[in-house]
Amino acid sequence: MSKRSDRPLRIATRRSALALWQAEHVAARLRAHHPGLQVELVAMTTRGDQITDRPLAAIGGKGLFLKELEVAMLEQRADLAVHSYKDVPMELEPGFAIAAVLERADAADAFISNDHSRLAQLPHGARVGTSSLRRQAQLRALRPDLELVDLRGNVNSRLAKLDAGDYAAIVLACAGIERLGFGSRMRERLAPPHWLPAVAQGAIAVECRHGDAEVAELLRPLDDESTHRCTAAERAMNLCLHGSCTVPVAGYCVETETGLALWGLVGDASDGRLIRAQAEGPAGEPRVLGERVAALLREQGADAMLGR
Ligand SMILES: NCc1[nH]cc(CCC(=O)O)c1CC(=O)O
Repeated sequence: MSKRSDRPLRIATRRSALALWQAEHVAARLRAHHPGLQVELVAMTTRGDQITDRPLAAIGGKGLFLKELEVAMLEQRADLAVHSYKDVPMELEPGFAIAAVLERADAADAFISNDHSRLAQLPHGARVGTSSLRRQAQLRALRPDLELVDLRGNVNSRLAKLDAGDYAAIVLACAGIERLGFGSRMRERLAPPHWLPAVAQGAIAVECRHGDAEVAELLRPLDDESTHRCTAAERAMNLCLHGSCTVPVAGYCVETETGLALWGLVGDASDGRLIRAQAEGPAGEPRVLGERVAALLREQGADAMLGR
């Protein structure tokens, strides 16, 4: 019996269907590893969820999805928070730590359409919905003729807007649509290394108060070392490029037989120019590899492309 059996462990989560799925998933994993442990969800709405009519870049970026959950942890209303790792800023607020990164789902993006089976088969000038500058840059590179239109909101509402006929196609993460049971709506996998996902896409991160040894210990068995290393390399690259969700940066790292291989990309959403780099390094030094790929992107002009 866990010594916590008198007090439930409370998981702070956003209320979107995907966030609730991910929080329930972490709760189930915790119960499986710690029989007798009581686990509860504390669902809340964040500013990032409330404001859906403007691009994230214009309203303050990804931290908006974490703030309320972090306040709940500071006020002892929750013990941990579950996030899509790709929505977690490169630098956490002081006083918090990522205690576990769960095994990654499919990291790729998906092309979704009701009438067209491939990106290459979209008619000239077709409307594609995505607010992600990273997705816009890669779409422009492949199909400069497309009309790219802003599309924010959670996974379910984006699919609803597609079904309402507002767009010929949209691009979403495979991980999100599969978790919500919409995997059959994927028409084409936009796969790395040709098409690169957001840094840490497909991985779930669990955040807790820095120094909360009891919660960190409970979370330890949920951590997947390989995913943790790969996402560390991707995030180090992004941090080096001063990346956030507001700039078109993409990255994907895998473990190979000899270590880690990391692909990085910086793009221009207005004209579809892409800068790419790839490097390999030892498994024990993901951050060094991330910094190396960032430096390779810089040598090719990444800073100018990111507007600095
Ligand atoms: N930007 C929102 C977001 N954050 C995480 C996912 C998908 C799940 C994941 O990548 O882990 C999504 C939806 C999407 O981009 O399609």
